[in-house]
Amino acid sequence: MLAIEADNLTRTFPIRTGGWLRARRSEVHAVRGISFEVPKGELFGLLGPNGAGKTTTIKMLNTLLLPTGGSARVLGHDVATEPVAVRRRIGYVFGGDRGLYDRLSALDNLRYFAELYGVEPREQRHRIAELLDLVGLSGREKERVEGYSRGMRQRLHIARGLLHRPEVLFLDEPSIGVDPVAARDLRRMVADLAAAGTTVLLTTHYMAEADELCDRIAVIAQGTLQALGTPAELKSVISGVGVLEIEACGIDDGRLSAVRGLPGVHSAAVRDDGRTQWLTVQSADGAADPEPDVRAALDGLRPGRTLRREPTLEDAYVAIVSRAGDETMEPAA
Ligand SMILES: Nc1ncnc2c1ncn2[C@@H]1O[C@H](COP(=O)(O)OP(=O)(O)OP(=O)(O)O)[C@@H](O)[C@H]1O
Repeated sequence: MLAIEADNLTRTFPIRTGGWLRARRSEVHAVRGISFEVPKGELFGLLGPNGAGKTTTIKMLNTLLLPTGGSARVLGHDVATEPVAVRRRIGYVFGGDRGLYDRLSALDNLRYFAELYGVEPREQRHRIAELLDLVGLSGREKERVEGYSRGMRQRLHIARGLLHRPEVLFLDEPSIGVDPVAARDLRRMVADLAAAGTTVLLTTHYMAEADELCDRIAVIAQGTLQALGTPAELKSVISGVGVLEIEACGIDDGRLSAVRGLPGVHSAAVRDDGRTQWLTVQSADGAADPEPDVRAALDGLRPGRTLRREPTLEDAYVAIVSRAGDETMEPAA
């Protein structure tokens, strides 16, 4: 039996636009018919730019939102007609600050949620101790959550999501705002969970994280599935492509389109690493070196260093998403 099956899954939202005088009703097509299957025990990644429909997809799979079209099953149970059976078998962890009681200790948070999730009273103590150990919070469990770091909160979120021993765990951007060392610990924990047999569906904006963790990845953009495969399969989309990165500041849409129009250039996108911008240009290997033309197109911006490197999953992602007509590029880890 499959852990997750999405069959032409669709969700539209009614919205109102315009002022109160000229209010008009229209629809947002958040998810436009997505199909995929996740076998048990797989660590499956869902990637896509902001607004692609990832959270909407997850919310339909974990019964928080009803599909407006298509269907989905989790461990054989239909999300629309058997939500209770689905909920009993899944855990849901979302990044950020919501979902924990700051004034309570980690222990009291877990006791509260254990009660809420119907964990047998005689099992609770043992289960909570086991999870605190798993997420590396043993010894800190009596401290109030308000004093916890982001990474500790995230680990507590995961412990909360695992209380009732879910067979399928949904992790929506677990490492958002978490420092690199804590993020590495989180990744190790997620990998251990999957190795122990839990099916994990993960969304992330960090390509290195997806590359390291995921058995398979689905890329969605504008509500549709753009690519599905192992990280290696996705990278093969850009085999024969060379990547050039040029440091610059103030790259505007005009210059970006000029670079995209250069001969031999497959795609170009801007990456912001917090200090400076990098123009990432993918071009055909073996074709004439595009660097002089790219530098000329950045005329007036005083471009800095140039780096040349092998294509990564992030480059494949950019190529896939650009092909979908969406030029958004997420900041990478
Ligand atoms: N309740 C809602 N009402 C109206 N539109 C919505 C609602 N929820 C989501 N949308 C729209 O649906 C689209 C997909 O949103 P969704 O949150 O699923 O994207 P996402 O891929 O999770 O994005 P992000 O990476 O920014 O979290 C967006 O255009 C969003 O504005």
